Amino acid sequence: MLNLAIIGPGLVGSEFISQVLKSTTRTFRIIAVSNSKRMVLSQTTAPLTNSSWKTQLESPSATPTDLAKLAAHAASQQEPCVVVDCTSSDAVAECYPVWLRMGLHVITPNKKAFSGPLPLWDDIQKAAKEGKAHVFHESTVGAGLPILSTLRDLIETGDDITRIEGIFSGTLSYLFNNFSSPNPPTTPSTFSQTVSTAKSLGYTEPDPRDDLNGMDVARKVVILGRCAGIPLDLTTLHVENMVPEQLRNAPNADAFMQQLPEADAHFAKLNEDARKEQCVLRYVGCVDPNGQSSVKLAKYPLAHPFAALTGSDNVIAFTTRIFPSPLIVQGAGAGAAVTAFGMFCDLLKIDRILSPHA
Ligand SMILES: NC(=O)C1=CN([C@@H]2O[C@H](COP(=O)(O)OP(=O)(O)OC[C@H]3O[C@@H](n4cnc5c(N)ncnc54)[C@H](OP(=O)(O)O)[C@@H]3O)[C@@H](O)[C@H]2O)C=CC1
Ligand SMILES: N[C@@H](CC=O)C(=O)O
Ligand code: NA
Repeated sequence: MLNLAIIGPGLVGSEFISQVLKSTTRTFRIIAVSNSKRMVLSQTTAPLTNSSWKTQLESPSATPTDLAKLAAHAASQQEPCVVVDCTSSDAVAECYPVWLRMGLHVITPNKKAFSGPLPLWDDIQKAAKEGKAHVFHESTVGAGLPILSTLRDLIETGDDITRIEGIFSGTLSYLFNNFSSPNPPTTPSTFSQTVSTAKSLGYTEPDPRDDLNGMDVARKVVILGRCAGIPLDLTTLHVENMVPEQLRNAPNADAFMQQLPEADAHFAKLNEDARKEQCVLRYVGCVDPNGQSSVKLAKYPLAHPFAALTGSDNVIAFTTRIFPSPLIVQGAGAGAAVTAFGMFCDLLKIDRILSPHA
């Protein structure tokens, strides 16, 4: 049996807890849950249950969050423990090397550790190689879609990556699939209306500038690049920021949304120019071993697979020596259920490594 210490029981974290506790094939025991303010640690005899962790976290028995104490509690148990970081916190991400060296496994959808400063990435790889514990982060790219596991298989079988290109953001996929459709409706929505709909459907970050500025996609491209052995860095990657210059300093998300119609004419012209060339607009990330990695808005012909995308799907094409006609992974790439699924798959990988005959 594996113990779990959950950090960040928000949208994704609470869905993950609910998925693993429903497992009919394996048993997992939650021994700690922590949000940014409070944490609860289980007593040996009473693991936290799906119905009890929320109440306990809100009760007076919850103590102020102290991740060092949480890790010590997790490491003091007889059974192995997986720390599940469901935050987007840099401070939590910085703890991974210490936890791995304490023998605590780590799984996470948090992109910060793997796309942040290279020394942290290097230290995590080094700590994992020391062999006490494993780290998996499939959901950091394409949520539950098997992107990092596919890349790992390509690398470990000795294939050579020529290019990885894809639509990595659920939000920006929805936005351009609708705003720049190969079959536009007779009364198409404006750019700002489409951003507004994406926001109301819950696809955008609380402040849609965090999607439109390209940083979320950039982080995913950096992670893929590093996993492919290319030491990409956020500070040097070419990233096209789509937030219009005059709206970058809007005081908050609401003010930004109110001002966004000012940019409609600009995006309508880009869309019209693409249409004249029988193309659509797509926001695409590219990992290029020859130094041309980028994140940008680009035109794609109507017959291209990226043009046919629907909803908020992600699509990632791996062009390699073995796959000159690219290996394509496509499907829902955002949302709590699919993100938690990817984390659950990582958890099962650790469980299989530790109990190969279970
Ligand atoms: N939603 C999606 O489609 C996808 C999400 N992800 C990633 O999943 C992660 C979680 O996203 P989501 O569930 O939407 O986020 P939420 O904002 O819903 O939840 C974040 C949780 O983290 C907790 N937290 C924040 N900082 C700390 C800290 N320093 N110590 C302990 N707990 C902390 C918060 O606690 P509190 O409530 O106290 O603030 C909250 O419980 C993010 O990294 C996101 O990028 C990845 C792929 C897809
Ligand atoms: N905001 C992201 C969520 C997953 O990383 C997206 O839209 O893809
Ligand atoms: Na993934």
